[in-house]
Amino acid sequence: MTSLRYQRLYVNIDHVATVRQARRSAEPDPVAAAVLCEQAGADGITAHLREDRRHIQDADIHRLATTVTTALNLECAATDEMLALAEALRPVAVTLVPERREEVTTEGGLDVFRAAPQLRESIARLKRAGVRTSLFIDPDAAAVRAAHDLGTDAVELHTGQYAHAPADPRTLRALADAAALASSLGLAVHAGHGLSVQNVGPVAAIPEIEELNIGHAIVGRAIFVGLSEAVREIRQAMDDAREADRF
Ligand SMILES: CC(=O)[C@@H](O)[C@H](O)COP(=O)(O)O
Ligand SMILES: NCC(=O)COP(=O)(O)O
Repeated sequence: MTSLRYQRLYVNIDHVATVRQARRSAEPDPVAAAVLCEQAGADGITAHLREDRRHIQDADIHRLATTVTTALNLECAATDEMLALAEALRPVAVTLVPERREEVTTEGGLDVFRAAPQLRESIARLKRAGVRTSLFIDPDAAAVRAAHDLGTDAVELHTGQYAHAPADPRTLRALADAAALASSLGLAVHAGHGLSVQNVGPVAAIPEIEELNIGHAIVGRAIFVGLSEAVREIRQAMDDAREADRF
């Protein structure tokens, strides 16, 4: 009986900053939140520096880079501004994501076809800086193959469609198939967006997925039970799902 490889939990702290930005104040501090998450068992911290700075600010990233002791995963668009910041701060990883100013949240994966030249150069630039790269893509075979051809270290599979329709077997099937293909191509397989204690189990049980990025649901739950407990709850849900699916 073999157990599944350990699956990392990276906590996205964007929406701690959303609460702070509601008053443009200093509290709640996303960097203090990151420390609490690490103490509660997070394997890494994800922070999305958006071009519109609606939540995470540049100063947050600079402080996270010197405070996070596990691993900092900087999420950003593939722009010169963001790549220069990544080259200067050298987080453990950068996850390139699509952005539209008018979006409420990330709506889909990167267009790895139309943006191929820009992504290829961005990946090469980040690798030269010693930063691991991940591309946030839809769980689609063509997108997985295209991401692999661009030279990325990892892909992060967009779990948004699954999160909106967890009872539809096609959404989980798409994630499982994309994870298996990505792993067979030698890519590290991550996943995230819209995951929560209620829906994370089937995704956590996909054996090839080695990292989950979860934020909004943790911060929302933290309002009621505290951040440390919210992290421990999601960690337990991940572990229970993988324990139940040992093979
Ligand atoms: C790519 C993704 O799904 C999230 O990591 C991203 O950070 C969502 O953007 P907001 O955090 O601004 O909702
Ligand atoms: N890339 C997904 C992420 O970091 C967190 O997404 P969410 O849990 O805030 O929806």
